[in-house]
Amino acid sequence: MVVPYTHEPFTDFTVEENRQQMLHALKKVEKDLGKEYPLIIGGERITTEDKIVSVNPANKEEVVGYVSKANQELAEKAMKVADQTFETWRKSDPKFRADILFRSAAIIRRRKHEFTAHLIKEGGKPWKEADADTAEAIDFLEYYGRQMLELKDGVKINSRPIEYNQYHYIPLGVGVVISPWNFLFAIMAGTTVAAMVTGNTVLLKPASATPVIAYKLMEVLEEAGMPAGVINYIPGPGKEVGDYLVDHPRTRFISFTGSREVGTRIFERAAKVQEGQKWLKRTIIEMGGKDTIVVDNEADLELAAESIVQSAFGFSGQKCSACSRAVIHEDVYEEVKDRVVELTKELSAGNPHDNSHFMGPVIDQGAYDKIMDYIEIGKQEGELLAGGSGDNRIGWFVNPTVFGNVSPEARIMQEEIFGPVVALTKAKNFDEAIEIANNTEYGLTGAVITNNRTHLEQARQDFHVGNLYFNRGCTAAIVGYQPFGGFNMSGTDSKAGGPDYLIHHMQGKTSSEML
Ligand SMILES: NC(=O)c1ccc[n+]([C@@H]2O[C@H](COP(=O)([O-])OP(=O)(O)OC[C@H]3O[C@@H](n4cnc5c(N)ncnc54)[C@H](O)[C@@H]3O)[C@@H](O)[C@H]2O)c1
Ligand SMILES: N[C@@H](CCC=O)C(=O)O
Repeated sequence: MVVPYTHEPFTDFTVEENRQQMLHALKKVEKDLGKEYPLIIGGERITTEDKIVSVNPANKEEVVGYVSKANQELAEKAMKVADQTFETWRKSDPKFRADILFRSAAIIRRRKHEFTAHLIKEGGKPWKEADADTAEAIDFLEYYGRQMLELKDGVKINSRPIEYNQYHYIPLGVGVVISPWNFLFAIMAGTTVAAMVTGNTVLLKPASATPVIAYKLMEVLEEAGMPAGVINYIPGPGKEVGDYLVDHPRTRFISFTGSREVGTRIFERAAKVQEGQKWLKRTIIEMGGKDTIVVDNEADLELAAESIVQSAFGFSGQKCSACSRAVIHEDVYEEVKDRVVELTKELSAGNPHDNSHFMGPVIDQGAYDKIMDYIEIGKQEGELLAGGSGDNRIGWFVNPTVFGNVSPEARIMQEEIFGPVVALTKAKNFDEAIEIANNTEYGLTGAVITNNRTHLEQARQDFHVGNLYFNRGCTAAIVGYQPFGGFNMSGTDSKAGGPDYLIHHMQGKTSSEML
């Protein structure tokens, strides 16, 4: 019997031994920089001429890996393999599938710092953030393995004396998993293994900025005993390979995590029934956020300022859960604003390699340009209180930026920036604060800092977000503890790391036998 699930502990890098282990792991990973990685289709390694070049965003000159690039022809080959493999994989024992996840978790745990070091290089993550990403990947493997064991015998239903009724979940078919670069390990691994452990076969298209970690996951799963063809690794251009697979009549479901723009495009395309298609495609689509921390006048103001700063600037604000707006009661606005600015000015952005900066780089030139453009917009829309500058000579660094006195309707209050930028605004009272908090098209995370119990209960009912936190920041959900997913334009609320998640990858089948 497997032991009950608990989340993977985080590493304390103030402990010298842990710090040394991490430095050692970084050295080890550096030896692998610049390697070539093939596609994996049906277990076969396929090398293409055309390559995706994955670089370290903290140092553009440092190539993490050259990754073979799929095109439509190779995507078709992968689809055929996944379709054929489904015929055997769908009948595999769920326990066998869960065991692959448990063994994979153990393999990663044994080489934990090595994976974390890779995330520091490929994702530009500070140590703490990279360690949390590795821990979350392990958590997804452990949690979904256990969830599958719970679901494998179906759910009890009623039978009359003349019959025996059963209700089981069966897999869907071939799933296309499209993952983002920001939780390059955890989200990529979680969405992939959820689809696989439920008996589906998978076409994995990781983000083009971070394809190497997905190859490393494939190696782990193979070592743990995953048969060939069950997950096929096909990094490639979003539009070319993504659209082709989303439109494909043999695609049974799509599990996407990424931007609102791409998510809505996939949703629309997946809805069209193609010639020869025998089903309505299932879509699991998790998108962006414009997440708010509300600060009441009866609140621990130091906690409020710390929560805003940590949630806004952790991993340079490149989390769908990041706090990009704070709505502060007018009675305490000045005090909270001053403290947020003070704490922000203590932070720096730099190469995460030696763990001496709170923030690392942003992911690429496109992200850098977009964030810097929003900073210019912010200068028109509010008062620049901290930051406002960047440096893209060596890597893509943006300083943590705070704008004050911003109107709730302003663009920097409404649009996802996905960078280290937070806008502050005042509310006359708690009712108005919640109204402003809800005034975006998203609904992913939010937090309320207050000591007023009535206001907490009011927020529980009226603050319309998938993940609502009280007296803490709005990031860092833990698998199995805070199931994660959002409302409205934040997505389908599939709740990754929650008890319902796997069911989205299956369909219920009733059988009724006359006795
Ligand atoms: N809700 C969540 O759980 C969650 C988690 C992480 C990130 N996000 C969101 O993800 C975004 C950042 O990630 P990103 O920049 O990688 O997002 P993105 O939408 O640009 O890319 C996500 C994935 O989609 C692929 N893609 C691009 N065009 C495609 C197309 N036409 N068809 C199919 N696939 C296509 C990309 O190659 C990548 O693999 C942010 O908006 C963030 O809020 C959401
Ligand atoms: N699950 C992460 C966010 C994932 C999106 O980027 C959190 O809770 O901070």
